[in-house]
Amino acid sequence: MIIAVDGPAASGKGTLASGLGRHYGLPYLDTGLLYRAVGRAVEAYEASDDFEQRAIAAALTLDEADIEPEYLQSSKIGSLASKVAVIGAVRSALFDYQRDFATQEGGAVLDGRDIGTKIAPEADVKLFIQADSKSRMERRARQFEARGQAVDRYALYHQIEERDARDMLNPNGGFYKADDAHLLDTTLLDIEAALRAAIAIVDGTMAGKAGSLEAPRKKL
Ligand SMILES: Nc1ncnc2c1ncn2[C@@H]1O[C@H](COP(=O)(O)OP(=O)(O)O)[C@@H](O)[C@H]1O
Ligand SMILES: Nc1ccn([C@@H]2O[C@H](COP(=O)(O)OP(=O)(O)O)[C@@H](O)[C@H]2O)c(=O)n1
Repeated sequence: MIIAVDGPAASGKGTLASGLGRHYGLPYLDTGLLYRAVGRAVEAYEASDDFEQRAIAAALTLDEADIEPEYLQSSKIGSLASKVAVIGAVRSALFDYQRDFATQEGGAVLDGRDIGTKIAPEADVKLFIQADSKSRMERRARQFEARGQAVDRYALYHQIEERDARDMLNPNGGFYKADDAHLLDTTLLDIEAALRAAIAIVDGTMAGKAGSLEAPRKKL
């Protein structure tokens, strides 16, 4: 079973995708970390003319050892990630790794922006996670504060809005909900309730698929 989880910044995608991975015993990939690692690799060249070329080179040579989550979580790296993510050649360079992960034997759960539309359009279940901007900002603020970082909520709100806008306008697709994705709004749900809702969607979708495989009934 392949489960695709997409949605905007701090909507709770990763929390739900990793929870689904644990629940169904599936390996989980946070694809945002790949873009963040490329962004981090070119952090020093953000203002230089060859930013794009450097980002492409970094994506082509990205190694699993570069995926160090502890160095990739800041707002600054998130913003850089969304800047390298608009470069088509960067997306192409990261495609095969994500595609191989999605199609591995036994299935997988992936979260990102284009999992249900580009990486695994054939996914068995697609979830699009949403939450209003203020809740997403507050969740991210608490995440940073839990790590002992001071947070300017006003600046954080604008950083998230700016990144969402860049993502939505990404010339390589724009990150919209797949037509066949289930929308899950977590604004009013805590983590446990959101995970229960996600599991109910997955179970319901898989039961529906199994039902549609049964021989059609014919009335005598
Ligand atoms: N439904 C929820 N209610 C409250 N906090 C949540 C919820 N879902 C996630 N969080 C918290 O919000 C923060 C961002 O969640 P995360 O899963 O990393 O989002 P994303 O992967 O979409 O960026 C984390 O600290 C997480 O624990
Ligand atoms: N599949 C993906 C995942 C992330 N990204 C980009 O990488 C950035 C960081 O993604 P992320 O998932 O780590 O960010 P959060 O939603 O966790 O804040 C996003 O804003 C996108 O620009 C992407 O283009 N495609």
